[in-house]
Amino acid sequence: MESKRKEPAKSLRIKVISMGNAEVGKSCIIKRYCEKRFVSKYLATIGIDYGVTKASRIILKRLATIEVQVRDREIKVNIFDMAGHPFFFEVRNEFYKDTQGVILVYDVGQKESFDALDSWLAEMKQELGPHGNMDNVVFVVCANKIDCSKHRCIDESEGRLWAESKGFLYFETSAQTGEGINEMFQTFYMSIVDLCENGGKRPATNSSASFTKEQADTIRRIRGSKDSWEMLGVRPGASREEVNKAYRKLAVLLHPDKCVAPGSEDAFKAVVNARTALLKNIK
Ligand SMILES: Nc1nc2c(ncn2[C@@H]2O[C@H](COP(=O)(O)OP(=O)(O)OP(=O)(O)O)[C@@H](O)[C@H]2O)c(=O)[nH]1
Repeated sequence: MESKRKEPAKSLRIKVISMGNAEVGKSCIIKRYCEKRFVSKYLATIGIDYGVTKASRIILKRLATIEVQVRDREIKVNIFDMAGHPFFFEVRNEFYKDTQGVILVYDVGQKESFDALDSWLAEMKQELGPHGNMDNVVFVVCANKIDCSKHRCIDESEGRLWAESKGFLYFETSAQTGEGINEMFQTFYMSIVDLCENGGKRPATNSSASFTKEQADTIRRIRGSKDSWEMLGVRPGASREEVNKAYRKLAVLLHPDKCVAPGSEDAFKAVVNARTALLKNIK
């Protein structure tokens, strides 16, 4: 009997947007991927970038449709490169709906751009309205400009922790050298195809972090601590018993055998050192 020939998978059309503060490198990441080149001169995106079309008097531009192949599926991708400047909010807000993927970018040498990631999510949520659903969107966080290592102020574990605790993909990228760009887009598109094939829901492996919110919050708190008391979460002048009790609780929460959150190993070491330092001076 003749075996049935497998039907080719239907081609897919997807919409992707870029988000993040001005000058973090959104346009350069997209150019690096689509045009395999880097533009060092900064030209602010006016509203939305229409890629190959020249800005001139048009304020709405969109990157040309790209065709990519993911597994046996052909995908047509429209990337809308959004301007990061607050001034363009009115132009941007039109573009949030019907999006399958978001490239969320910050500059590793600019703390404000990292701190602003939450407000970008808030802007999107607000524009999608009460019925909008961000769970059916794939987010990839790009920690960009890693080539400028001298100026780096947000390290990998901090960025990864933020992204993964939200169920987002995380990549370290440099639009200048091209590092991480292709890998980022490939994984991003693959996740979007998985999402479409999964009935519009983020596949379980992507949507849930492999660590708890308590672990993530504790690591962040430890990183931001000014001294050993604060690190252990006890009042200055606390007794040996209080220090040991706090230590034991943190050790259980962050022990490398139990916790896989980015930065947990450093946080655990910091807690061990803080306890040693405090006990030296407590009678
Ligand atoms: N060193 C370095 N510079 C980069 C990188 N990516 C972008 N830049 C530079 O950063 C500046 C801003 O890049 P853009 O891609 O225009 O930034 P944008 O986020 O699109 O900015 P808006 O259009 O205003 O939202 C430019 O001068 C780029 O050359 C990178 O990976 N490394």
